Amino acid sequence: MPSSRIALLQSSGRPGDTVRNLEYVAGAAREAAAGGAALLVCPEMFLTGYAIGADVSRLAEPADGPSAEAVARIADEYGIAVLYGYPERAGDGEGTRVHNAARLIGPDGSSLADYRKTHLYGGFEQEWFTPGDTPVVQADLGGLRIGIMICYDVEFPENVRAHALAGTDLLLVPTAQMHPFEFVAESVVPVRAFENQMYVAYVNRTGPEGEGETGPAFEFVGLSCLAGPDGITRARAGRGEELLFGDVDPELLRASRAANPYLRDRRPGLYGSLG
Ligand SMILES: [NH3+]CCCCC(=O)O
Repeated sequence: MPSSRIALLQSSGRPGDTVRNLEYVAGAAREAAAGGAALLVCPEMFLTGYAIGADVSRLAEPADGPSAEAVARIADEYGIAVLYGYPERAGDGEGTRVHNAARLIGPDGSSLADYRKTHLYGGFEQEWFTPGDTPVVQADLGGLRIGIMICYDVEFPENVRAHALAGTDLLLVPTAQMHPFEFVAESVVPVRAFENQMYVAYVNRTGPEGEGETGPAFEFVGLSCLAGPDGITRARAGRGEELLFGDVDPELLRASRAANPYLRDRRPGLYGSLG
């Protein structure tokens, strides 16, 4: 089976401006499709911005809300699958809650998967979001088993191992990774790919965002990457806005899994509660 090209949109868009961010998605989808990509991956909370405080509630939408319909039209227009992060409003009345979510749309505009961030990071997220309870969400696309998680989720080895045991070939990780956690982008992500024998596409926001007491609330570090199952990073962005391309090669997956049979050599009976 031939390689699949994917495009990673490293950008913070315009926080608080969903309409402008949908325009970003459309422009990136057009450029990604022209570059031969079958899939465009956008960062965590890309549609609304990440450090938007109480605006999260105002800007949150149902999974199949107006922005989802707009992205579906974009995907269908350019014939490219799109994954994007956004705040999802779920439930009604007293049961209304907001999730830090990601939706995968197929190249025909159909909905392929919905994921809710299961490990919320820091006070901001724990104040405004309800965590999801489904750690392994997958979809089949272009002959690959796609998995989805969001930023902090990938820092828990159990989470990524659960995807490996479920057969994920390409793990998509929309992200809002800030300074001083460059180490995660540079070292943890390639190790997660190698120890689980899968590709990991880690797609980050860039630059300052939000207002803190003495300056920006966050300084996002970019450094998006496509890490291969052999631990070699196949594509790496800088720290600024960038549309990064990378190729996912099923033959490399097969050869790397044969050469690094971690999943075959596991001994769950020795691992107790981790087994
Ligand atoms: N290293 C912890 C930072 C995680 C940020 C996030 O999950 O958006």
